[in-house]
Amino acid sequence: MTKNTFPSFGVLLVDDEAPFLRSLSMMLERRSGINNLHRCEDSRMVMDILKREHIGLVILDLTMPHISGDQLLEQITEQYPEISVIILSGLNQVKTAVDCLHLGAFDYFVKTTEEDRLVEGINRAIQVLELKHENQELSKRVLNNTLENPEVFENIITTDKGMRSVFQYLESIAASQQPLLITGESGVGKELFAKAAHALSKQTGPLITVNVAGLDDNVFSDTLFGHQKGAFTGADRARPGLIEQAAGGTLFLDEIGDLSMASQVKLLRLLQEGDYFPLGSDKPKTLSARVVVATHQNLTDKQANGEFRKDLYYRLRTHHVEIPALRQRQDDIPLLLEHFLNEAANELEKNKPSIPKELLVLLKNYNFPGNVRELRAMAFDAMSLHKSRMLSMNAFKKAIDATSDGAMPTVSSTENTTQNVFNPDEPLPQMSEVSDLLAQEAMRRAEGNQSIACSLIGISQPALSKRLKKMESSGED
Ligand SMILES: Nc1ncnc2c1ncn2[C@@H]1O[C@H](COP(=O)(O)OP(=O)(O)OP(=O)(O)O)[C@@H](O)[C@H]1O
Repeated sequence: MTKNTFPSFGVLLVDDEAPFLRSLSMMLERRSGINNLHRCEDSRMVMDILKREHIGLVILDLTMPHISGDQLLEQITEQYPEISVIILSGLNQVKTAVDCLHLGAFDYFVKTTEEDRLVEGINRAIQVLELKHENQELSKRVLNNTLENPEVFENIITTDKGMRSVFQYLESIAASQQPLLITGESGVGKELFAKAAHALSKQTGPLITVNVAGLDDNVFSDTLFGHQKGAFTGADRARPGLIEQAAGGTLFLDEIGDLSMASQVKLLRLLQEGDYFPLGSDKPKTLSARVVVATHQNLTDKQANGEFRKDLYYRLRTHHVEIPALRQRQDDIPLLLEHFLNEAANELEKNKPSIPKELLVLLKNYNFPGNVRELRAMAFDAMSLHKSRMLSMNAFKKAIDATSDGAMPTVSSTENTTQNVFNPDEPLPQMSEVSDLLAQEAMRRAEGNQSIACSLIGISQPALSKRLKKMESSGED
């Protein structure tokens, strides 16, 4: 089984008692999945180790021969302010604890502290440090407007600034083992982003994708956790679950908004405890994959309606990216169209056609409820019918007409529109004035193309042409 390093920085355990060091490191490996551990029994070696290794967290005993823990704490916070120190001492004295916190310790635990509290405290310190590193990485990337691994995003065609910020964010959280939530309308490319997040993590294990929509709770448990031989009728041999297959890699749960309430409890437990039980087994297995989830649903609404657990939602959105809809990044439309026409031309062994200018106007005025997937389907459809040099707009027009909600938001579909359009303090305009304004606006958006303008406001071409002529002649009077 492949295993990745966690956390991305080293955790240094310092204590002069070797057996205690051994049992602490075993406990942290088992309970928190920490395997990037360094142990040191000789306090004189600590500063050398910090110089040599990439350490982010030091767990430090106080009473040690040669150099005491509080002296070391002072030196570390002065020379390495970015390193966090947790004191783990045999002394149960409030004053000592307060002094250490004043000296800059992140937390203070007594060696007899319950294991659960200690593990929680160490996990918390790791999370805070990870967030700090991620923030630093993010601001560095945003300020320099750089991408360290542009090749990872090669398949995501875009020129949009918002999308580029998402790339930068994904790079800055690449090393995190915390869950990642990807939201956005259907067809915006969430799966491509999950793949990119996996590639960026540089994990050695595979990316395993599961669509959890429609899985009943038993199937969900069996699919993810696997089962022991004899766990249920028909389980004639043990089968590993997908979590095990994703070991050292990424487990991508798509359509997470459709997960049943019973399965939500199981997923939450998995994320909180970091372990799970295959069906029919009482031996826990450790989760060693990063969990990435995606949904086109609005999870905030779902949890407000009681259809999605709040605790799971907060756990999942430790890292969150929202992929903008295609209509919010219209400059991507020409690029994507070109890309898909090339792809279709290659696949169908046809020459790549010229794109009529009006087609781009038509597409920029379309709402794209199905986002990039819809544009791709249109391009492939048009290419399959394509014969001459210039690409015909018919396939696109047909697809747009067939989508009832395809037009840009209409007056009746926008909330409070009458208040927005008409000032309540002023008299209402005449119907003919409104019609003229509408015709003008449609012509502006359609960049002068009457046929597109007609489809935008739902009138016939002769009617629009008549109105425009009338406006022209009344302007001349
Ligand atoms: N920016 C993009 N560049 C190139 N192809 C894209 C882009 N965005 C989406 N696609 C393509 O559009 C199609 C839909 O993308 P994808 O399946 O990732 O969407 P999704 O957001 O996961 O949708 P759903 O919510 O329905 O699962 C795929 O064929 C994908 O390759």
